[in-house]
Amino acid sequence: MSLKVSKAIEILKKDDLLVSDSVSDENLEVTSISYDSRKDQTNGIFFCKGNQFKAEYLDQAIKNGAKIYVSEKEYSQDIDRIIVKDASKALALLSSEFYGNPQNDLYIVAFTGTKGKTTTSYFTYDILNSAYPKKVALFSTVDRIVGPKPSDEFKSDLTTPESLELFHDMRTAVDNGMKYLVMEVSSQAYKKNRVYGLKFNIGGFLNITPDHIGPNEHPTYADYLNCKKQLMVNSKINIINRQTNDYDTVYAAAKQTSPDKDIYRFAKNEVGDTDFSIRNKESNLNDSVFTYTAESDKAEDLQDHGEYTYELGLVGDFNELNAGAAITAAKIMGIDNSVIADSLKKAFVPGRMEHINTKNHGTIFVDYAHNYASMNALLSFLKREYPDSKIKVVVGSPGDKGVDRRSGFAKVLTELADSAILTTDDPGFEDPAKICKEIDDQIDHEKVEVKTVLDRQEAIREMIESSNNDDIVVLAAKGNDAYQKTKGIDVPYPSDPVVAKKILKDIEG
Ligand SMILES: CC(=O)N[C@H]1[C@@H](OP(=O)(O)OP(=O)(O)OC[C@H]2O[C@@H](n3ccc(=O)[nH]c3=O)[C@H](O)[C@@H]2O)O[C@H](CO)[C@@H](O)[C@@H]1O[C@H](C)C(=O)N[C@@H](C)C(=O)N[C@H](CCC(=O)O)C(=O)O
Ligand SMILES: Nc1ncnc2c1ncn2[C@@H]1O[C@H](COP(=O)(O)OP(=O)(O)OP(=O)(O)O)[C@@H](O)[C@H]1O
Repeated sequence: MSLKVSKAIEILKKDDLLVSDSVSDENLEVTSISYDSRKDQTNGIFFCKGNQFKAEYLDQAIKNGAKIYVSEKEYSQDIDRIIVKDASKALALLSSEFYGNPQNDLYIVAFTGTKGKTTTSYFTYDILNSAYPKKVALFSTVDRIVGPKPSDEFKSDLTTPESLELFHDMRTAVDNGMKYLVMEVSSQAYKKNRVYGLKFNIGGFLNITPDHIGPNEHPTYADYLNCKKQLMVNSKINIINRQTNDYDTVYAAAKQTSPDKDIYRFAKNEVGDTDFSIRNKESNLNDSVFTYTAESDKAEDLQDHGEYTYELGLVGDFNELNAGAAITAAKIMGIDNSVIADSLKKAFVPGRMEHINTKNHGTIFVDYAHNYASMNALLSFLKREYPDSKIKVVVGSPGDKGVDRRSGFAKVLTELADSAILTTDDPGFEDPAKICKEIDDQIDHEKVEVKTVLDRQEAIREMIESSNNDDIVVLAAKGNDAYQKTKGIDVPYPSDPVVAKKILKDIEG
């Protein structure tokens, strides 16, 4: 992979990002690209970007072999430099070019939403992978899959990677024969220009509720919405949840770049002015059955029989909505209905509504619900479906971020849980006991029985041991995370599903 400096300048000029350049050799062809001074930069282009950037990082990059740097200001005159209006936008455009614009060889389906991105991406990946085996890549919060071999699958660090890693991984996927990419696009991806300049074949908007608002993420809800809706502006074909908050704004964003015929809306139950509607037929502890009905001419063009019934191997009414988005994407892509139906029946998403049946300790759900909206959706669903069961929740809240999740958990536990054990979840630099106390202090103890057990494995053991067959045990907010982020270190943790299964083996054999 390489990039000629003259080409880099041409691209930056075309996008009106270039401020000035001090370049001695425009014919230089760099063969490495980086924004991290600690890495080898031999014959490389280095980007000075980010709020925490320090001049000494550039000195280190030069020592490590950087030949030219791109920056919003001049830090050093020792090597060639290109000064730009926005370094993160420049990083995205030049990473794309460096890796040979791999997006041009991929059909990209992307999803955004406060909740459901990972689940919907897995549903879509499973459907596409059944239709086109070994041809589909996945960039999700949980895993990144860049090829057909087990070694092409690895854990993600971010929901949407930094642009350089994004284009690098797309290149690998294309070189591994991938033709399709399903990916999650977070609001931060737009905020930090990680997907700047990228166009998507299909973009799906699932929902938006206040979240990710704070000093390190979005200053306001308006900023959060504005970032999220950019996926619609940058997608050729759009899929929109008709019942999302701020629907009009989201639809208007889609309309900026797509005609009405390329915008599909889906909704739950009886809602006018939609293209598809979802109606639940029945659900049990293992799956839910729902119909998906074409409500407009253009929807009927996609789905010739008007109405289909699907069985979804993942419970939760919100998952029917996620499935609706995946079904619509698959139909737009012309995938056979039997492939869609088979894939949804077998659906499994790591750490999302994973259920574990026990002999004598009720049913256990492991779910990634980690704010008020998702816990409310989850516990309301369980209460509705199992009105005679006690709902028992093990949950913690992370340190250093999302402080409002603590009051959210207190509220939702008070409203919907019968008992709860508060425990540790990614405490970061905060004291987990203090976090639990902050949740506990806001709970109405008249309505819900609460205790704190800081050791997460112990908390899960106590909850399972004290439950019987009428109970629903919910291990919430951590999904299948295999670490506890503690004081800057990812401390290994076996993951909630593994812990629960081990405890059951100990007590039930
Ligand atoms: C707030 C935010 O988005 N930060 C991201 C961003 O950081 P940044 O560009 O501001 O860079 P920085 O942290 O200020 O560091 C400055 C620069 O100095 C460089 N450096 C640093 C040290 C050194 O010795 N040498 C050196 O060159 C770094 O490589 C970096 O380029 O770019 C980094 C990669 O270049 C990301 O790792 C980092 O994500 C942080 C870790 C993060 O946790 N972000 C979260 C909030 C996030 O993005 N979450 C969303 C999901 C949210 C949702 O669910 O909707 C996601 O997409 O994952
Ligand atoms: N459509 C939905 N509406 C409301 N809640 C949902 C929806 N889909 C999933 N959830 C809940 O949110 C949790 C997280 O789901 P998922 O991981 O699919 O979302 P995400 O958008 O990727 O989340 P995050 O951005 O927090 O990583 C699930 O475990 C479930 O409890």
